[in-house]
Formats: sequence, C-alpha cells, structure tokens
Amino acid sequence: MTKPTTHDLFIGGEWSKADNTERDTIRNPATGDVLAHVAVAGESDVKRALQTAQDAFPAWRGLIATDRADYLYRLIELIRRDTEKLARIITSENGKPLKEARIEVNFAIQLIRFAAENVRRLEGNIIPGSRPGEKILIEKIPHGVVAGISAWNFPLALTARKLGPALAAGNTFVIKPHELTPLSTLALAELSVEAGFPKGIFNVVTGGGVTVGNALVTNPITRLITMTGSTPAGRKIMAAASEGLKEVRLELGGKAPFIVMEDADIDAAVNAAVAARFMNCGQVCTANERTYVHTAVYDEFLKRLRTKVEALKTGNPLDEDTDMGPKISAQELEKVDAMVRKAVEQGAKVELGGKRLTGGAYDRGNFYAPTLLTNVKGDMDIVQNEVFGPVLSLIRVKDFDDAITQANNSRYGLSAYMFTQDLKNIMRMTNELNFGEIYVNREGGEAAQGFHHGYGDSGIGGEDGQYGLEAYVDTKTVYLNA
Ligand SMILES: NC(=O)C1=CN([C@@H]2O[C@H](COP(=O)(O)OP(=O)(O)OC[C@H]3O[C@@H](n4cnc5c(N)ncnc54)[C@H](O)[C@@H]3O)[C@@H](O)[C@H]2O)C=CC1
Ligand SMILES: O=C(O)[C@@H](O)[C@@H]1OC[C@H](O)[C@H]1O
Repeated sequence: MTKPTTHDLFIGGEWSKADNTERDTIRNPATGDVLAHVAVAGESDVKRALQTAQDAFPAWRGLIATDRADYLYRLIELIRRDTEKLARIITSENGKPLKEARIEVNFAIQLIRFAAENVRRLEGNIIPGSRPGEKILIEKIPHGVVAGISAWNFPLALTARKLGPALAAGNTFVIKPHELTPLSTLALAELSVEAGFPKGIFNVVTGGGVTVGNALVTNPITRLITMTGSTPAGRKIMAAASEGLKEVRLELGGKAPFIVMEDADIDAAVNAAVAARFMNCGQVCTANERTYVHTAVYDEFLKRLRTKVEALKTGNPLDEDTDMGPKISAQELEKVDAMVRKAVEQGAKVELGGKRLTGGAYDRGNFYAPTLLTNVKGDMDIVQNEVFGPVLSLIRVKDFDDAITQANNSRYGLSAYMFTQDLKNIMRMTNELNFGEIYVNREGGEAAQGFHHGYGDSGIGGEDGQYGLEAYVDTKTVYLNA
C-alpha cells in the first residue's frame, strides 16, 4: 500500500491551503485503503476561488480563440503523456477496471480537443438593420465565471467535459469534483501548471455538495453552473441558482431501455446489452437499465446472455483481465442490494448473482455480483428507479408496440438502445422513443462531437459537440450605424 497523499485547494494556478484544517479521507473502493487526505473548502475559500477566476476573466476572454485553444492543446499533450498515471488514479479512486480507465482518459482528451478545434466556429450573425445602412450584429461572448460540479463515475472525463468548452469559449472556471473522487481532477490541475495556463483561469475547490457546491451555486460571481449527478441534487441546484437568475446545465440520472426485436442479431445484442449494463459496475447514466426482449427470441437471448454474464470476471480493477470492479461506496452497494431484494419481493427471479460478493479480497471492497433478473414487470420499482449498479433486468415484450410503450413509461429520458434489422421499426422507434440519445444496433458511448442530452428527470441543457459548446457562450446584439 502506498503512503496517502495530502492535497490543498488549487486557486490562482497554485496549491492553496483552505481556511480550515478539516480534510476528507479518500479511500480506494476496491480495498478500503486510504489514498489521500483532501482539503475541505469553506465558504471563504469558495469566494476566493471565484474572485480569482473573475479577476482572470478579462485577460483570458481578450485572447484570440486560437490562442486559448493552444493552451488546451498543450494540456491534451500532457494528459496523453500521463495516460497510464491518470488511469491508475481513476481506478484507485473510482474502482473501474484499468482498461476502462484508459478509455476514460482518452475520452477526456477527445472532449477537450473538440472544444479546442471548434472554438473558431462559435459564429454569430449579421442581420439587415432597421434603418438605412444599419447592420445588426449578434456576437457570441463568454458568460464569465463558470462553476462545474461533477460526479464520481467518470471523475476525469466529467471535469474535462466542462473545462474544455468553458475555457475555449473564453470563460474562466472553478470546479468542485465529487467528494469521493477528487484526485484525478487535482492531477489535471497539476498538469495545467505544466501547460502554462494563465493563473486563475482554472481552479479546483474540494469538499461536499451541500457546503462547497451550494456556495459555488449561490455566489453572485458564478454565471453558469454545469453539473453532473443525481436528479435530487440537480433540482436543488436549479432552485438555488434561480435566485441569481443563473444558467444551469444539469446532466442527471437515466433509465435507458434496451430493446431487442425478433429480427435482431442476437449475439451483437447480447454483447451490447452486457457492455451497456456492466461497464463501470453499472454506474453510467446511459446504462442499460431495462432490457426488453421480443417473446420470439426471449429464450435464446436469455441463454446466451446468461453465458456472457457468468463469464464476467469481478475483482481487482488493476488486473488487466478484470471486467468489473467494486461499487463506489458501501452506501451505493447497500442501495443496489436493497433494490434487488425489493424486486424479488415483488416477484422477480434471481438467475445470477443478487448478492454482495464476500470472502478473501472481496471483504475489503464494495463488490456486488453481476446480477441477472427475470420475471421482471413494468410496474416494479426496479424498472422505475435508477439502479446505477450491475443488475440486468430482463423483460419480455409481446410485440413492437409493447416495447415502445414500456420503454417510454419512465420519468427519465436520456438514452435508449434498440436492436433490429427492420428499417421501418428503426424509423418508428427513432420517432417515437422519448429519449435524447438513441443507439441503434450498437452499445453506448457518446462521441465528443455528438450531443449528450436527456429529457424529463434526466436533466436540462446537454453537453458535448457544437451544441454543447454553444452553451458556454451568451449573445450580444449590436445595432451598428456609422
Ligand atoms: N448523471 C450521472 O451520470 C450520475 C448519476 N448519479 C445518480 O445519483 C445517485 C447518487 O450519487 P451521489 O454521489 O449522491 O450524487 P450527487 O448528485 O449527490 O452528487 C453529484 C455532485 O453534486 C454535488 N452536490 C450534491 N448536492 C448538492 C447541492 N445541494 N448543491 C450543490 N452541489 C451538490 C455533489 O457534491 C457532487 O459533486 C447515484 O446512485 C445515481 O443514481 C450519480 C453519479 C452520476
Ligand atoms: O455521467 C455519466 O454517466 C455520463 O454522462 C457518462 O459520462 C461519460 C460517459 O461516457 C457517459 O456515459
């Protein structure tokens, strides 16, 4: 076991002690080992970080877009150089297998790269004026100080997803990583120094949501809040932001349906269903939370699915052949277990797993068995509430209309999946499924150039791609006369 590290806040391009001496203990969810002791910001520290970002704003916005992009390209090079180190930090703090952590580092690079490449395309408009000779210009301008609040499931990529467009567009940025997984964001801060970032454009304040997060949201300096996390926390943030009439972008939970029709390529569908459910121990907002299979292929699908789930190797996430690591925390583990118990009470059948993994190294971490439930019905709690864990619920549907009706019966609206070869079904599903991101004949995984956006309880705003980048700018209209 390596010695725990100690971390201060990152304000004004340097490490800065919090005004109090309190520290959060960060633990490895696979072993329980203490990884680090991290500063807990107080309200005065949050104010200081925001003021520093505010002071850095005029010079940063004054740079031409390509100069701002060049700083981001320098950061990207350093992230690429340190891929292995960053991946190991992600795996230690979050518990995802190292092979997935490497993918996350690359995704972080792609997200920042898209922002750097496309900031020159933040184009405005010139509109004919309402007086002779007049031109009306609508230009895109940065908001000012952007506050990021992120989740623990993709600790580096979620920071990158917000930092890239915020900075590229000329804003300055303060982020609060999740209190369970601040270490990869702090490592990114270290790299920003090496990249020569101007002081104050990127700041990190660590600590809890109700304290540090709320102080970021309510401070008048903050103009835009971009958050990833749970629906209840998103609601609170939106309510708190309303007082200052601030813009919010909230990327919240999901309850993706995964539809398999009778003409689907069954092997491809099974592989994708498993990837979309068990990646990151099921802790993904786009995860396959409800698998709807046409009755004509249900038995065959179940047979092949069972083989695939049984083969998943759960264990030490640092081992190259591990498929699934632990849940992030004991609390999350208990939540999932309680949901499975409730499903069984309501009539579900446990085909595989359905319990915490114990014995040997499992006793030290938050390990849950890859779980397969059948006899699941649409009105069960497990079909309505986000599991965010390694539990695949299989539901039989009688036909296409039944699949669409059941899939749409959710208060969430982020992602949906469908497997079918029939173009008519595909056309109908893409029209009728009430979800912001639909994967046809493939597993999930957003592209940096796409748009990651959900309806209903899944949030408001959206991120990534050109639409996501546009969220980080405001407009200014100029009536131009000589
Ligand atoms: N959209 C997604 O991808 C994610 C969804 N979740 C869902 O949320 C559930 C609970 O996870 P949590 O860690 O408890 O999520 P959470 O929503 O409490 O935390 C997300 C972020 O919001 C901050 N936060 C919480 N309350 C706040 C407040 N009142 N004001 C300002 N900031 C606040 C937290 O400190 C953290 O940085 C999971 O089981 C899962 O269902 C969790 C992580 C990511
Ligand atoms: O928070 C989530 O789970 C999603 O936004 C997630 O972030 C990076 C992954 O690629 C997404 O699915």
